[in-house]
Parts: sequence; C-alpha cells; structure tokens
Amino acid sequence: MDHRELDWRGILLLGTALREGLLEAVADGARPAPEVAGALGLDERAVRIVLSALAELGALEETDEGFRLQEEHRRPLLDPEDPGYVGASVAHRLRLLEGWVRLPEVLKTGEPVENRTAPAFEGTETFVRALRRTGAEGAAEISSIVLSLLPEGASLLDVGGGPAANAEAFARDGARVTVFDRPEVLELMRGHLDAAGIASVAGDMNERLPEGPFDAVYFGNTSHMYGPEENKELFARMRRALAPGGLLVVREFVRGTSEEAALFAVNMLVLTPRGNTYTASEYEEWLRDVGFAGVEVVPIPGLVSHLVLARLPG
Ligand SMILES: C[S@@+](CC[C@H](N)C(=O)[O-])C[C@H]1O[C@@H](n2cnc3c(N)ncnc32)[C@H](O)[C@@H]1O
Repeated sequence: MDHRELDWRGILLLGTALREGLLEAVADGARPAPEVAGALGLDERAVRIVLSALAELGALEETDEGFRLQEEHRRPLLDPEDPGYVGASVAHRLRLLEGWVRLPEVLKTGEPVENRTAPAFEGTETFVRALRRTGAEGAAEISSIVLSLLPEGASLLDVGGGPAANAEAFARDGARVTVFDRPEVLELMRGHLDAAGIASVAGDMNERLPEGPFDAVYFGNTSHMYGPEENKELFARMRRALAPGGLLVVREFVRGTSEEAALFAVNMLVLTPRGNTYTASEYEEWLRDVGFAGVEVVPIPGLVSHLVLARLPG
C-alpha cells in the first residue's frame, strides 16, 4: 500500500482509522475486531469491516489472533520522528476531503469552511508535518536553482519556511538561512531547525519581516493563501528586507500552467478567506508595481510548481 496512490475512498478509510485510533490499537500485536471495538467504544461490525478492508489493502495483516498493523507501516504511519513519516500527510488529505465536500455550502456563503491563514488554527501540527514531507520533494532542485543565482554563503530569508524542508536544503548547500514563521510552527520544528543551524524569527508576515538586509528572500507555496492586495503588500515588505540587487523567489502553482494550479484555487477557496492561484502576468504586475525588475518564471524539474524570480535594481 502506497498512501500517495490511494483514491478518495482509501484516504477516508486509512485517515479515519488513524484518527479514531484503530491503527494504534493494532500496532503492538494482533487483536480481534470485537476487542478493538470494545476498547475504542465503536461498533463491532463496522470495526470488523474496516479492519478487514485495511488488511486487503495491505496496511494490516489478518492472523488467527486477529488484525495487526504491518511492521513496514508502523513507524511511517505512527511515528512523527520517522524520516518516512506519512501519517500527517494521510490525516492532511482526510481534512482536505472533509473541506471539499462542503463546497456547495462555500458556493452559497462565499466563506471558507476553516481559515488556515489564522494563527494556531486547529490542525496546525498535521498541516506543518504534512508540508514538511511534501516540501522535501524538489527541495534539492529548488536549492540548486536559487543558489546558482546567488554569491557563495549568501544570506537567505525563508518566509513561511517553518516546515523547514527547503531551509534545510538551502543550509546544506551553504546559504546562511533564517526562517520566518508563526511561533507555534517554529516551536514544532525547533529540533530540525537547530540541528541544521538555521536561525528563526517568529511573527506574522502580514505585519512585519526581519530587517535584513538579506541577499535573497524565498517565499514557498504561501502566496496562494492570500489575496492580491495582501500579496502586493507582502512583496513590498520583502523588498524592504532585501539588499540592493537582492533576489526574491516565489514558488507557486502558477495559474494556466497545470490542472493542479486550477484545482488548488478551489482548495484555497475552501480553506482561506481570500486565497487563490495566480497567473505569471499577475505576479509580474505586482512585483513590478512594488519595485522589482527582471521578473522571470522558471519550471522546477520534476514538479508542477514554478519559481517566479524577481531582482531588485542593484
Ligand atoms: C502552505 S505552507 C508552505 C510551507 C513551505 N514554505 C513550503 O513551501 O512547503 C505556509 C507556511 O506559511 C506560514 N504562514 C502562513 N501565514 C503566515 C503569517 N501570516 N505569518 C507567518 N507565517 C505564516 C505557515 O505557518 C506555513 O508554515
């Protein structure tokens, strides 16, 4: 069973089993379904059908003693410190599904079903741990593109970089990295940040950013959480954090370049008050308006996202 290959039913099944404690209940040894149902206060027939489906999908094994979590899935699904941890990604996809089914309601009210731009929103830990995992995909490629445009040992501010996968890649490749994110996110990732020698500053990016000046600002997968006016203000604030000639790098699903960018706009409709995905021309206009020059959009090998690169005049 590869969680990335699961369709919506598989995610509902595995995610619910994880959230309701079914996987944990069978992690340390085989247990019959009635015992699991009794321990968790759940319906016996429902638990049997769910455990047996999970066994056929390969997450559990069924023995004469009952059901047991397959050893190879134990740490990836249950241990947040395991390098292959996917439990948060499964839980994250389950929450996304729960939001998307409320699209008819969003169409009527225009309001998101939750607000993921709010500080310490419910589910922050799952969100951040899931992003740490997805952020690791392509982090080496992004670092190599960005650092090829900067002097050796350049200083880089990673805005919204709390999950730290990109920051770690930049630091590994020799940049002096500072991550800016909300305090609760930095606390969750403290061990990873310290281990990689990454500095951090806590705050709300819509209010302030560290003064710098930095050689580069990296802004990954976050402009879609905000509306056009907020993004323009953010880019103006990033401009002020940059040294003359500094580089701003925005990683995004650029509208018009993939189906993912179109679908992600709906994700933001469901989960944020003003978020959306934007075209290359929109980024170019906003960035030029606040004083950047030479805006360029480049693909990232292996990913559907792009990097929007913008320079300040020297
Ligand atoms: C969608 S995640 C992107 C994470 C990472 N940059 C990546 O590419 O995977 C957005 C990040 O921005 C942070 N963030 C969102 N709004 C923020 C705000 N107003 N102030 C500080 N951090 C914020 C979130 O906590 C989260 O870590």
